[in-house]
Amino acid sequence: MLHHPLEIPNRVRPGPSISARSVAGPEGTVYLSATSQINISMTNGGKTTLTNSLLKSLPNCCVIHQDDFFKPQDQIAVGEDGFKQWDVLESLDMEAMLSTVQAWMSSPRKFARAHGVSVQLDASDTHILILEGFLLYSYKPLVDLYSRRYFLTVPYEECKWRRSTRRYMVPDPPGLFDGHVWPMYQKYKREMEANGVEVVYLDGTKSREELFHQVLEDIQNSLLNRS
Ligand SMILES: Nc1ncnc2c1ncn2[C@@H]1O[C@H](COP(=O)(O)OP(=O)(O)O)[C@@H](O)[C@H]1O
Ligand SMILES: O=C(O)c1ccc[n+]([C@@H]2O[C@H](COP(=O)([O-])O)[C@@H](O)[C@H]2O)c1
Repeated sequence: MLHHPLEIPNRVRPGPSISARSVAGPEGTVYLSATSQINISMTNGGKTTLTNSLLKSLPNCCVIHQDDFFKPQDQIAVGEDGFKQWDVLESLDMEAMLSTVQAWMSSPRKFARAHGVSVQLDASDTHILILEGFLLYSYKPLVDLYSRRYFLTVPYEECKWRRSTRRYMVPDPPGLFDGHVWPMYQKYKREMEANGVEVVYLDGTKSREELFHQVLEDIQNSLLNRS
């Protein structure tokens, strides 16, 4: 996971890393009074990259990273295939993640301040929460809370290549991608589709800039349409 400069690296601190930032909208932009939860999915699709760009451009924006809710290594089950099952919902403390989201919902301003970020006071009073994670659309209590669901996808070869360049807190053992990561990705995506969860698919092979502008515009439009 790439980290925003405001963040302390994953799990070095006692709690989840919340990034937040208050920024003025571009001159002439009207942000309506709203609170929105937005989220972005798929391993190595470019979620963190996109999230970091959005964080700099959206007003009163906080980010919660799902990776911060992995259970400790000794609680991760080993599957019949011999791999630790990191890519299943049970390996994440989703109840804790839900509580964190609920804390933001009950008072976005207090939440941002509690995480050391001064919130911009303006007439629009817009607050945005981005949830960034690879398994966000399979946990029903959260799925229903999102205003906008984005799903970044990249083809198998690209995903495998990007993953091979990453170093996680627990490095991937040989064969993990083909033996566990990709099959679980496919399984959860199939389930999400079968459950009729509506997402906006994003082509993760587009340039970082193109993705950023596409999503920023979409968020701004959806905020305006909520009036
Ligand atoms: N649009 C993009 N095009 C090409 N490479 C990208 C793009 N977005 C991210 N990357 C690269 O892919 C890798 C994974 O990106 P990251 O944002 O950390 O993914 P995620 O958070 O979804 O796992 C990084 O090396 C990053 O620089
Ligand atoms: O962050 C960790 O501690 C960690 C430990 C083991 C595995 N992971 C991997 O993190 C992946 C999700 O993160 P990301 O940034 O690729 O979306 C997921 O595919 C897991 O296999 C992450």
